[in-house]
Amino acid sequence: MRVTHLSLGDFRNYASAELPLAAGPNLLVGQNGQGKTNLVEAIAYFATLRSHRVTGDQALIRAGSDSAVARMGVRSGEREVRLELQLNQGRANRAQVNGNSVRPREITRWFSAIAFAPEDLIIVRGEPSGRRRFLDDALLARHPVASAALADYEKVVRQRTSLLKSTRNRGTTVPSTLSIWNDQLVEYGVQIMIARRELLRDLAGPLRDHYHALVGSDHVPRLGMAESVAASLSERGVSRETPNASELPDVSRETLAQEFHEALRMVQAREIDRGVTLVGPHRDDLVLSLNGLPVKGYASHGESWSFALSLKLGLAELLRAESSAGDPVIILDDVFAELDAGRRARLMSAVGDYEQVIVTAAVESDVPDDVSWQRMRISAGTVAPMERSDDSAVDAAGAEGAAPPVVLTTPDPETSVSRAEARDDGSTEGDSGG
Ligand SMILES: Nc1ncnc2c1ncn2[C@@H]1O[C@H](COP(=O)(O)OP(=O)(O)OP(=O)(O)O)[C@@H](O)[C@H]1O
Repeated sequence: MRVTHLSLGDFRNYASAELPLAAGPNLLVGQNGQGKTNLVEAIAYFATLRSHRVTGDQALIRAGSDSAVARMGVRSGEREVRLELQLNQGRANRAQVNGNSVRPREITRWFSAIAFAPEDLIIVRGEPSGRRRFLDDALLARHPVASAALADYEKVVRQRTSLLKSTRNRGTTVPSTLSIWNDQLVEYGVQIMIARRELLRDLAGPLRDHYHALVGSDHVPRLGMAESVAASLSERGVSRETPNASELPDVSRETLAQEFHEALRMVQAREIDRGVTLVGPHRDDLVLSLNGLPVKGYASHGESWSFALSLKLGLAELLRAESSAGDPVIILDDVFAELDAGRRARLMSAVGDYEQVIVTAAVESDVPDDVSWQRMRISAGTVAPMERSDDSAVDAAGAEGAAPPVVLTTPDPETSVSRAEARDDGSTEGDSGG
């Protein structure tokens, strides 16, 4: 699939912007702080309903505005759909597909993208929450219907945790409603655990292949899961599993559900004592290792980078093989400046035959020049097509203080619905993306 056009209103630093995109490789060039990442952030938001940079939607709305609108034309084979998202301050977000109101989370069924940005280093070097986020985004990309199980699970954890807290605060006996929440926690939690296990199994090969292709060595990258259910059971010597095993044994849904219930029984007193839900996929961690050593704390900067990038490229390959809607759109935000010439060329060859690739760079000479890029120049919130010869002017202008080019593209009449219309069209209020 590919994005044909992006329109923004009051999104980040754009009062309005029109960005036409071509099939194949697209390059957005501009000095630091001009709005390149903001454009690809808007595109990627349609795939995951969240920003890859911030938690919540507040920062995506232009300072001083109370809502932002992003519209996108997406072509998949012969089919073209128009997607629209309105992000609102203090109100539920809204979404439309071809002008019809839908719940925002339905948007992810129509668009698939894999974005890689320097922030993704947190997948391998940061806290478990960053790795869980990678897993959840991957599940959503593979099975858009999983968004319901993920949302239901989060809701159950919140409500169960608040019941545990109130039981602790009142000092009462265990309420009977806890077992109802336990059943739901196990039901949705097991769905997520199984989908994660399948993902790890399917991702292991593509991860290894991309790591080898990118780095050009025979290092051995591995994936595993540290599941809190297994960890709780093994504390009492009940479990067959080791929580940090890089290869999880094949366990049936029923067995997983039994183990989950058993783990909940074991930790119940501690949960009430602390007012926290202690076991379930929200406490699990993705275990990443290279040549038998954990990536976090051991791998070099370059190895960590290549590992994170290979995870994303491996996921893109999985989605490509599984989807009937065509390739996911590949977004590489500010990636090339970090790589040496050999890795730049190898990365480009890994993504070169995807239907659409969108790359941002502050310096055009950082990206391989033997690629037929469609080039756009981004400057102070304006977007303009760019000839190859403009390149030297951009590079020579330096980072700060250069006069922005006075060019604006015209709105695309196909996708032009005014923000007032979008707000007053009687859209169903959906669940907020943030
Ligand atoms: N909600 C907002 N309202 C107004 N301006 C914003 C908002 N959020 C971000 N900006 C501004 O957008 C500008 C461009 O940010 P962006 O991250 O897209 O730059 P970039 O071109 O990718 O730069 P770099 O090459 O340094 O990564 C920044 O100057 C930032 O202050």
